Amino acid sequence: MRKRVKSVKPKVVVYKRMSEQVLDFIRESCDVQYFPDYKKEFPAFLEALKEAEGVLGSSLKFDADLLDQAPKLKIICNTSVGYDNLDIPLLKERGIMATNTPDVLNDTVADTIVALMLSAARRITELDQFVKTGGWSEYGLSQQQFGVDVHHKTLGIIGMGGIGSTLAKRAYFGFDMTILYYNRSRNEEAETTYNATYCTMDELLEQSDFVCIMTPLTQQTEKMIGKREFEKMKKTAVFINAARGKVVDEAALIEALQSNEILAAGLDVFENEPTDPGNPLLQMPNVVTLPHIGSATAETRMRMAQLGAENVVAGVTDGKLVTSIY
Ligand SMILES: NC(=O)C1=CN([C@@H]2O[C@H](COP(=O)(O)OP(=O)(O)OC[C@H]3O[C@@H](n4cnc5c(N)ncnc54)[C@H](OP(=O)(O)O)[C@@H]3O)[C@@H](O)[C@H]2O)C=CC1
Ligand SMILES: O=CC(=O)O
Repeated sequence: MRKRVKSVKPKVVVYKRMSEQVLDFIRESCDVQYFPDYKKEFPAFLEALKEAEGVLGSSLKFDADLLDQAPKLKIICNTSVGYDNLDIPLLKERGIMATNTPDVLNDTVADTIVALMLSAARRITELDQFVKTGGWSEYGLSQQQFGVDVHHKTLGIIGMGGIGSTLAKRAYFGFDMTILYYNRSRNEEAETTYNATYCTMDELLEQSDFVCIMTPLTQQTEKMIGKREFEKMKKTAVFINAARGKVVDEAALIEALQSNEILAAGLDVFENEPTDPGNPLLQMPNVVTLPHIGSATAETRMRMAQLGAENVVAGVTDGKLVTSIY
């Protein structure tokens, strides 16, 4: 009689909260070790990494020390489009694949940016508080409480990639805005479809009513917007950051707002997250803040998780990756 050989499923560590539906999808072909709160159970998480061939999650920095704890690792799948938590040259050197979740979140993040632009320009959160705290009287608003228009203004997008272009579409077709952009390379599609004008960073800063940065965080983009850049902006400029907190010099942003160098800001991201409750930005009525929720709708987070899950399964079973960073 032939001896039955029990097949051993590849081990996958999931270190971010994930729906049972997505976990079950991975479990069909992998042995899943699930750490929804990996920081609270870090020793067990490290133990699981020793045998893991695949990892799925986001934001955790995989440096050389952590990779040393995961000798069998074949693939790291981020459930985010940003991958500044990954040291790409190091992963390549070690033969570890890496994936992210491009495109599936473009519309949702662009919607979030529009919400920040409208909220900051029309003082939505400030006036919401005004109504809720009983400030609204029969005399209505004072002129000092009026906002500024978004429509027909100039929007400067630094980083005209997937999300930047999706924002340009909304701004151009929905709000009749003039689009300027700055990238290292030209985006011809944005130029022909949204009439976007390619310009230098300084031209963009000087001419835009709304400045939105949407680059990845890299060595080149870290603190790309600082004191000099805020000084170049119009005094009436509204600054939007939904990329990464560290692409901006946060101290310079605080100073620019305190000294009326710019009018207002809309921020989904901060230098440190969660940001310190004592951060002066949180006390400013002309700053709209969000807790890094650019892609956080149920539908989009599900699509991102599913894409990450498909990638991790493909990576550990020698299948074809759906997306790949390199
Ligand atoms: N707040 C949130 O929840 C979210 C934040 N993000 C952040 O947004 C970033 C962008 O996402 P996405 O649009 O999908 O990425 P893309 O790669 O599609 O676009 C990035 C753009 O940035 C440009 N860029 C890169 N480096 C530089 C540079 N040094 N100077 C000027 N432009 C530069 C690129 O053009 P070129 O290479 O020609 O310079 C490209 O057009 C992510 O990396 C992530 O950090 C993403 C999703 C959600
Ligand atoms: O910050 C979110 C991302 O997808 O990147």
